[in-house]
Amino acid sequence: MTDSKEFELEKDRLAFTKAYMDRLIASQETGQEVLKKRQEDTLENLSFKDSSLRYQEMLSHANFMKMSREQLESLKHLRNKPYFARIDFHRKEKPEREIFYIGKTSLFDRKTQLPIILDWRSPLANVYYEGRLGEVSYESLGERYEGEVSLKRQYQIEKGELYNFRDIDLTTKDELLQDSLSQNAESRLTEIVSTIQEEQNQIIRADLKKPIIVQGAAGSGKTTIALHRISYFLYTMKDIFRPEEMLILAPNQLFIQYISEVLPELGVERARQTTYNEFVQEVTAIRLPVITQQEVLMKKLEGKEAEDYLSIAQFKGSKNFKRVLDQYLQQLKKTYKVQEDFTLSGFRIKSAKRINRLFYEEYSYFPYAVRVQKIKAVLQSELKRKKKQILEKMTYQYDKALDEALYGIRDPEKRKIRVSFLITRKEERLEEVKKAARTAVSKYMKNYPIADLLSLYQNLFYENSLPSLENNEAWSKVKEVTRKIHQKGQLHAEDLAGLLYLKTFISGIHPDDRAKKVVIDEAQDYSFMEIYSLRKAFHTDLFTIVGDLAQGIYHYRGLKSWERLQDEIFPSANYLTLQKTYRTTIKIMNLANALLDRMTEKLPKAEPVVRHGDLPAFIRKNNNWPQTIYKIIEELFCNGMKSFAIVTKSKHDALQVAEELSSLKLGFATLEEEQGSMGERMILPAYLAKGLEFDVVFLYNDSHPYQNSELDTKMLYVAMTRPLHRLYLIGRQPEDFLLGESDQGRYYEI
Ligand SMILES: Nc1ncnc2c1ncn2[C@@H]1O[C@H](COP(=O)(O)OP(=O)(O)OP(=O)(O)O)[C@@H](O)[C@H]1O
Repeated sequence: MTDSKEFELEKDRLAFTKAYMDRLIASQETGQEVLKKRQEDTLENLSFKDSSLRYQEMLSHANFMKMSREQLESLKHLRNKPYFARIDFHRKEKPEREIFYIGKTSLFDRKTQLPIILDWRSPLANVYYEGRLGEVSYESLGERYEGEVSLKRQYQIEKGELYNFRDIDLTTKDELLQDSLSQNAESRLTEIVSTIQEEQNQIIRADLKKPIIVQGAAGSGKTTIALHRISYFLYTMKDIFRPEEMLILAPNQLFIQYISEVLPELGVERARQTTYNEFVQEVTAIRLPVITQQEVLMKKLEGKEAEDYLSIAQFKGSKNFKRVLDQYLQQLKKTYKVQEDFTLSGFRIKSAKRINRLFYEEYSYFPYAVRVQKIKAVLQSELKRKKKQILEKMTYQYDKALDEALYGIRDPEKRKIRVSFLITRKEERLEEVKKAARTAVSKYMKNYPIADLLSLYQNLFYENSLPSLENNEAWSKVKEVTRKIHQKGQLHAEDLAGLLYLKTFISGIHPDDRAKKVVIDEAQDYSFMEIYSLRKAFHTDLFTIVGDLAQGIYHYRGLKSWERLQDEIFPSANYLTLQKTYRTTIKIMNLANALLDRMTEKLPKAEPVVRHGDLPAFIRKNNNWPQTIYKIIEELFCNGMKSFAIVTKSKHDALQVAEELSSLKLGFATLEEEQGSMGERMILPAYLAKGLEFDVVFLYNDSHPYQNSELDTKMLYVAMTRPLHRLYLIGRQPEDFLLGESDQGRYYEI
């Protein structure tokens, strides 16, 4: 029970913080007169006195610094919930304990510089997340500080009012977490700064200078944590990195929309959020229609002919393709070798040998086209310098010849002819050199190939002379199928990694597109080549890669183990795992966990945070099923459930269920790939539901039962792990959802 005296003190503290914020806001918005008046009023109405924070002094201190509009907006927003926790900390070398309130951003007394609110990302706030009361230590600016935490307190503050607080010790369950998990899903992801768990905190704060790979169970907070890590990263490295230099790669537009509001909530605006395909299309400016991996997946799921696409996707996503591209680049590089010297009117300015040395040795760190540009600049400057020398030399030679004619030829007629000839010739030759100089460099540069990325890439599939690929059947097949796609004016999704890779070596990435830190969500669905091409394009190791191998539905191209990524792309990466899951209930997770046993990866079972909920229910697909779910939805809606999704395996089933439900007017709409926004009642195939969550999920299956295959098991696992509260399975028989004897008791039939 909350002690009432303590509660009053906490209320006073909140009132004080708000009053301070109000004054800060007012000082920005109004003149000094208004400020003075407000200050007198505030002082009259408040009784809280805290000498350690020099409360009086703070309020009477009128000389506030100017804030930016953004800071002001964030301050106003913060006023609703200035902080969410407090720690009482006694640092060893200090005489007494200090109280720190922790919030989303810090607020300092502008005169004393003492913290009124401590930012959750600050080094000291780490102590709050690290779980223990008692002896602790933390690091700040390379120094380690030790001390004792005697109190950790969490607050429930809504719209600027304190409702409750709880002290946490080793035995109390994290009630704030429980509260937050029992809430219903909006159609957006939210920030979780007040309930970040210890294992999550370790990921957020893991060495920022190293890449990090996270394997996390469904619903373990991977997406959320990756975004919090960006916020922490920018806070800690604010002097070095700007948000614009962050690149966040997500699976589709819908997902981007879903996460779009978290970053501003975390104080990160303007980070670039896109899909891999979009990104490569923008960077390369190649906008041909792309046969996406989702289309190929759907073909496969619906039993249509997709084998060609699958096998070539596997090749083009693999390290083998990198080898092909490397060999091809070696060949291309040879075409940059020049044979001719660079001359001006017969005078050699720079030999071909020296020019080639620039290209192949001195500038070898630059992309080919950049090397060519640099050579151009060198030739231009050398030309300028040497042209002057050439003109001087010529002038000297003609003048000398003139002197000789004037003083050496006795016959006046002959002398006149010779002098007149030399004068004209001199003029002509000088003019000739000047004229040639104007075009010499551009003419010479024609010796270099013009790098048209798309043609170069497409030509690769006509290539017969790559040494290690002669008689390689797989490569012959890749060439044949790819040529057909290209001839139709299309690209295959797997071409994009190759294009990005070639572009990196040929022309390089434009500085505006060069990310300094990359976050990849749902990374298990990326091919080796996709991640490798990004790593090469950006020359940075600062990658945060999160995923779940159990959800790898693009198994034919995606990553099969994180070790490979670590061994071959990011040798210095930290590898961490998240095992606890926060999204769904124990009963739903029990059913989903059973699927993990069927997978080859043998991943550990996800451990749900204690929230029991109802058993998942099977609804037999008979004539009455629409009415059954109608009743369920009505009832759950009355009980406060907001978001409902019907998740199918195939697109075909999605259209079918939409049709079957249309007369009931339940408000369900099907969702398309490109769609950037979602409603509260959606019908969507499982691959699109990836990463998303809903209060209530109905898995619907009719024409394509889930088979006991790697792909189907993973697809079903993705689908089953989407609900927060309730799961229903609608189908002809439980076996269509891979439910067997051993699953008895994990679900019931309605
Ligand atoms: N510490 C936490 N406190 C409160 N809620 C949390 C916490 N961690 C995660 N959650 C919630 O759990 C849900 C799942 O999080 P998130 O979507 O980030 O998980 P994920 O690992 O990316 O899931 P998936 O792989 O299934 O897409 C979200 O609603 C998120 O807000």
